[in-house]
Amino acid sequence: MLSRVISKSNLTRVLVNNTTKTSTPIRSYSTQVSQHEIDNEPRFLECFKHFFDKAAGLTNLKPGVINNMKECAVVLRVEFPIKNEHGDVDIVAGYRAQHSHHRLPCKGGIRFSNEVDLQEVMALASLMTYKCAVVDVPFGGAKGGVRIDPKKYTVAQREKITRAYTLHLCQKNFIGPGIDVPAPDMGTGEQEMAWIRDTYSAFNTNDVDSMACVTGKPISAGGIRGRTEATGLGVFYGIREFLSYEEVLQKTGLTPGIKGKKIVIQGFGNVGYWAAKFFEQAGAKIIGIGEHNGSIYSEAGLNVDAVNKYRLQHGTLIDFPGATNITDAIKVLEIPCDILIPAALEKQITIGNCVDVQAKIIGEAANGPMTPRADEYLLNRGHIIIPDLLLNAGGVTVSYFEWLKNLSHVRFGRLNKKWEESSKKLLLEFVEQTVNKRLGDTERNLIIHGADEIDIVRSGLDDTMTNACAETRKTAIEKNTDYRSAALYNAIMKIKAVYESSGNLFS
Ligand SMILES: NC(=O)C1=CN([C@@H]2O[C@H](COP(=O)(O)OP(=O)(O)OC[C@H]3O[C@@H](n4cnc5c(N)ncnc54)[C@H](O)[C@@H]3O)[C@@H](O)[C@H]2O)C=CC1
Ligand SMILES: O=C(O)CCC(=O)C(=O)O
Repeated sequence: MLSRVISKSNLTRVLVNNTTKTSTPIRSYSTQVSQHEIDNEPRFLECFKHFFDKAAGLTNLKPGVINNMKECAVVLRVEFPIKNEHGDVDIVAGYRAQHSHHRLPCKGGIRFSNEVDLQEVMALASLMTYKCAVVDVPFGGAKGGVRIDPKKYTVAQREKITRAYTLHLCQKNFIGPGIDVPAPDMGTGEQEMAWIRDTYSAFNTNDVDSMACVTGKPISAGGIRGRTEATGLGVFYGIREFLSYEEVLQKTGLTPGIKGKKIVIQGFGNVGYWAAKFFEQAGAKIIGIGEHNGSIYSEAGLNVDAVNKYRLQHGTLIDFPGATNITDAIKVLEIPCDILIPAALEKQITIGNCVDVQAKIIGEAANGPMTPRADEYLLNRGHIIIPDLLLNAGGVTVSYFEWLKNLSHVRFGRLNKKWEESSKKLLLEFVEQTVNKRLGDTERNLIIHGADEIDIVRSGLDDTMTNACAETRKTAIEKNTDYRSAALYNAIMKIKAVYESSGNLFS
């Protein structure tokens, strides 16, 4: 076996040996933090509210208006029975929170995890409202969750759970193309979305737009090409943008561009895998990957697909050939690297471990991976934090494209691709005749090729992320603030404009 085991104590030694950044002041900070404080950091919802209040403090909105914008509008909690493997019945709890109806439908994923509770769903729904505003997706925010460990159930049981949950959403008017449109999140994917669509359609047989009741569906059920990888690709586009900003390069000492950057990713699911894949394709080195049951590290770089294949076969990353094991899985966050991408759960970087985070840039692919005190500490230490509501907005952006596709009942590119190709061909032939030179077939095909659905989705996503990053950067400079507060500030001001124009709240 090529790999070796790193325990909690010797990992710190290995990592410290590899960097000069872990210096005395950090250690002294850690000794100032008591175990009591570490154990009592605010819950996810309070963390979100803290960040919101900080950004709202940059506005001149009245306290009542700010409070109104902060709180969740409606929440639903349901319980339903599901037969377990022993023939007994488990009671499953399901939630859906709609944070804001300033625009409809509400939008946000559905999470299957045994950590799900009401405050988590409310925090995630709140984030969705501001995330949509950051990327100009014209929706309110929502999020759902079912408190189960999906790995413990068979496919047939998961189908029953998904359909029972959807039935409740239908009965309580918490789902519909113009009401509330779920999507995948942790523990769910295309299959669950297909079951949701099918259940909703069965209850709404006259709704010609029923396909738009949920996004993230398989293509065969009305999905769009490019949604599966959209969040990871959005993370890639976002970090690529920040790596072109002068002030980011100055602060971090990094060179522009992705090539050669050392990347560590925590959470190797949908978002983590795809982010890793796009960074690898662009020439970055993935030196660490973390999972709940063990993490791995290789200074030489990990082959993303080989790691994925290994995990599918073995159920773990541990003992991946050529890599070093990190048995205390969360220590993956402490590997010295250029860019750290938490892509698993909320509250992973806390006052308990922020002193050991050595990445120059932290790109929040997960929702809420950092607590306010960790955020404050890392900002003061000069780390760049690209916040969740900006960086992981690629998923909802492409979900918006899918919703548009479903409402228009036609695949993007279907009506104009041929026409586009014929006119480009005509133009090319005219130029070729004028200069008396004919291009080779490969170049001709590249120029003539009309846009397919995937081309349109990817260019729309790239454009959206590029603009949202630029807007956030501009506000951060103008207000002399961090990127999270800047993104939230922009979102608050956009939502305020919607309220104002509709006469609500400000009349
Ligand atoms: N799927 C999407 O389109 C979007 C997801 N997100 C956020 O990204 C994060 C990941 O979501 P997905 O990739 O969709 O979920 P997923 O369920 O596909 O993957 C999550 C991965 O994290 C791992 N994980 C769980 N607990 C862990 C721990 N303590 N340490 C390390 N790894 C752990 C899981 O084993 C799994 O491989 C979540 O915070 C989610 O809310 C945000 C925007 C959109
Ligand atoms: O695709 C969507 O509608 C929502 C994705 C999501 O849940 C998120 O961005 O956290």
